[in-house]
Amino acid sequence: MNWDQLELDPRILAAVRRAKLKSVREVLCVSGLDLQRLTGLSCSDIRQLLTAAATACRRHPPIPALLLHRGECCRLGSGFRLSVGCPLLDKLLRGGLPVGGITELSGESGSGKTQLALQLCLCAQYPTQYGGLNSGAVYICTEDSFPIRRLQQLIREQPCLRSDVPPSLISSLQFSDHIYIEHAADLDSLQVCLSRRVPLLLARGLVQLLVVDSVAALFRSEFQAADWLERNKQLLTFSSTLRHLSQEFTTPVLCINQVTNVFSGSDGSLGPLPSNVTPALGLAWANQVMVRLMMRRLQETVVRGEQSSALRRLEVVFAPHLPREGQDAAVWREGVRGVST
Ligand SMILES: Nc1ncnc2c1ncn2[C@@H]1O[C@H](COP(=O)(O)OP(=O)(O)OP(=O)(O)O)[C@@H](O)[C@H]1O
Repeated sequence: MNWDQLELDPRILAAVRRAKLKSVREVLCVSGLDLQRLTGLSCSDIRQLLTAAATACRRHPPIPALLLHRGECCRLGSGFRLSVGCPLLDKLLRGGLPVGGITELSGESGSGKTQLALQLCLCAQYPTQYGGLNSGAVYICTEDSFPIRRLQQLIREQPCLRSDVPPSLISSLQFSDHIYIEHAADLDSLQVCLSRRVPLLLARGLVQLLVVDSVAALFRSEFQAADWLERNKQLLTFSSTLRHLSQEFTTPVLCINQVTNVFSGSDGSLGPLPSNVTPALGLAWANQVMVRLMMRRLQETVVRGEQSSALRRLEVVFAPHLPREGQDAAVWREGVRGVST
């Protein structure tokens, strides 16, 4: 990319040339103050320069983050969100999972993370007017085997979960043909999968949702506590690959994460409190996540006809476009559904 491609005042371009900055990208690697010193330009000139350089370096139009706040993009079928397949949970998420960023779903074992991830793999296959993405999903298992029987049950029960979709449309979708299952037992195979197979599936339009179940497993098993620096480096490589894929293909990325106990006393002597848990992998990972959701399993039980389920609560921990709210939910034969209280 050369300087003439930047839509800038010739005076600014001349100053940049005089400063002998080698490339447009280099502009983005220098602080605003240094740019001012090197070019002798004013603060507002530097702002224009940085905006033009950032726009030129962006290969795809940005996800209209501000639009996420507006009504038109919060509707199902807007193409900016992937519906979870349940009106109450979609309401919590203002339409569903955003495309173009990493959504983390953390929670204790048995809280229902995998159930929700499987449900999303089916939701992705619906046309956009039903909150889907009209495409398949790739599901990377790092720890457990893929729950194929449960997926088959969820497929059979789709007419019950998706009463908003015409039954003829549901029966025309070959759900299981559009879920690509990958197994990555170590970090090397995960990186190969993310750098070779997943981009191919995305580029061919075969999938539009990426699920990693789970991120913590590999990073916990491959590194000792003393290797934290190396672990953080690997985490950043992994997360930047995910973010790149998400932005390049405008695809939602769902990462399932485990939780660790938070100790109540400063010396940890009191031991963990039952509900005091925090997502695993610490700040290095948290900084890469756009939306953090937490699924909690509560003490109560909900009964529906002959079925009963432990009550869950899906909570928004942080998200640029969502308030910190939660929604009670339960796992039924047909999937995860909000429970109105
Ligand atoms: N067919 C089903 N009908 C009703 N509920 C089910 C069904 N299958 C699973 N569940 C519920 O989902 C729970 C398991 O959820 P899930 O596998 O998503 O947990 P998880 O949060 O992914 O846990 P882990 O971190 O151990 O993988 C079960 O304990 C059960 O309550």
